Amino acid sequence: MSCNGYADWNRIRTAVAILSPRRCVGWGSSALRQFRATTENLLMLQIHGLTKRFVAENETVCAVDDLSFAVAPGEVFGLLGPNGAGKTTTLRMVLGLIAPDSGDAEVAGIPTSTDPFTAKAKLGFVSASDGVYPWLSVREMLLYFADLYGVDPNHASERLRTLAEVMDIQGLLDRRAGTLSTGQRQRVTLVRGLIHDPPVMLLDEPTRGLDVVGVQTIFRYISHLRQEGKAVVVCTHRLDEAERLCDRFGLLHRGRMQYEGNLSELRRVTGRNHLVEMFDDLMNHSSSPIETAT
Ligand SMILES: Nc1ncnc2c1ncn2[C@@H]1O[C@H](COP(=O)(O)OP(=O)(O)OP(=O)(O)O)[C@@H](O)[C@H]1O
Repeated sequence: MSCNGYADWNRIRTAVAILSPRRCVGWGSSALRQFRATTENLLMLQIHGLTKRFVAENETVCAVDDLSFAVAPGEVFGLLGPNGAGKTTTLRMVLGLIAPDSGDAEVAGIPTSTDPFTAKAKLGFVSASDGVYPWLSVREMLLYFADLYGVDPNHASERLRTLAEVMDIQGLLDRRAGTLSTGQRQRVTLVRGLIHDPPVMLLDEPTRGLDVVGVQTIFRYISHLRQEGKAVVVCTHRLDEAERLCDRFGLLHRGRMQYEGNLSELRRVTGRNHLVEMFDDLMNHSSSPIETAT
């Protein structure tokens, strides 16, 4: 079964939803188990009921509240929300930087709670605040990161050649990283996130602080990720960009998933045409129930 296209993915998700044991009376249990195992492997990133509370100055903030979603290979999922909605906290839990109070995440079927190192090797992360090692050349730095991820040196050089071409950094490879402009540094950090060829990419505010050319680079990068069949999560405040970039959206507010679906599903559920209007409604009716459009 191919899962390259979004249409394929939608069919698979529908099939998984329909094939609950209760509905599969005629199926032998091993056939059902096998089918579900095959399809669940296609959910490259799965988040199950993640919850995180912080206590600060005697107040408890529920930063992420029972959050669940899944992303398939070749799919770009926009995790969107206003300031303080819980986006970064969610990414930090998926990356294993902080432990959830409850719930868990699975990357390519590997639970981050019980096997964090294997799970991390399957994740790539790019953030607007990424830095570079100023005294290393770009080539040294990228090969160093490949080595940290345990990539075989021959394979790392090959991978670097391919990515340098895609992101147009061949001319920068022997420059000291500290001498790069903001846009050049951005392209290098985008390559760094992919050097170990992870099946899941997390992008946190990837266009923050970039000019038009930088934003176009991100768009090109994301279409490259889609073509490579990566499962991609993009966190951003730029709802206009998200509409153009993402296949599916999760709208977070106060740590809760308020709506989830593709744009036409969200339009149907909210009665609004654009994400910005949907958010406007959310902010003005903050006790909205959770709705999943799919
Ligand atoms: N270490 C912490 N200690 C206390 N509170 C925290 C901590 N980290 C996050 N929070 C709180 O959790 C909530 C969610 O924060 P988070 O950074 O995840 O939001 P966000 O959606 O990424 O926001 P932004 O778009 O502004 O980056 C906020 O109320 C924030 O103040």
